[in-house]
Amino acid sequence: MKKLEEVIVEIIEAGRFLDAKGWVPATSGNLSVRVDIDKIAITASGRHKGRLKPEDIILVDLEGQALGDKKPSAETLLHLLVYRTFPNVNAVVHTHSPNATLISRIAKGRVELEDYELLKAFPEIKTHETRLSVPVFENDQDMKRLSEKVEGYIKKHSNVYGFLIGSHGLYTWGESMERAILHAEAYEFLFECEIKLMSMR
Ligand SMILES: CSCCC(=O)C(=O)COP(=O)(O)O
Ligand SMILES: [Zn+2]
Repeated sequence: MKKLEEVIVEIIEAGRFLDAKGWVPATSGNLSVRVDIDKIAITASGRHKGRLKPEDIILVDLEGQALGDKKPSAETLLHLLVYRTFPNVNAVVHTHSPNATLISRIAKGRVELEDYELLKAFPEIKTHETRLSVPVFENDQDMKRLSEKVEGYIKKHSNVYGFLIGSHGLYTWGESMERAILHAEAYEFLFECEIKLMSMR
């Protein structure tokens, strides 16, 4: 596992990258990294993700209790379900990009990504002859209820590398922050292609 100081730099740099792409407007989005077996470093609630400072990254346990008096992301439970489900995942990112938000409003329950070469950006996908489902969950301000719904889904399905929340945004993850960001980029490209395809039909 990495040192906390390294993790803090990684999260700050990832926040800047997502902001530069326009994927975390206003104070939206959140990022986290697994620090050790029972601790996650996550962005504090309400911070601008392109202008994070070291004190904006806080530690929580696997139940979401902050180890300190700062308030972790309001969506911490959505990160924790991913770490609980996938022991090899070490970073989670949540974006509010226009493409993710828009496709989550158009899609009926899920987005089906099929036949794209770029699907090979995701682990274990070796050919474009693949169909990758991205589930879309109805937005909910009750994070416990929403996280239980998402956890139920991803425990029952294989090849889940991300999910959408309706009119809200994308969650994706990876074995490192680099991989999580790469998955966010891949979903962005694929969502944009799908939105453009739909508008041509
Ligand atoms: C202004 S965006 C509304 C909250 C949200 O959806 C989000 O991603 C940011 O919440 P956080 O508590 O992590 O700042
Ligand atoms: Zn959000």
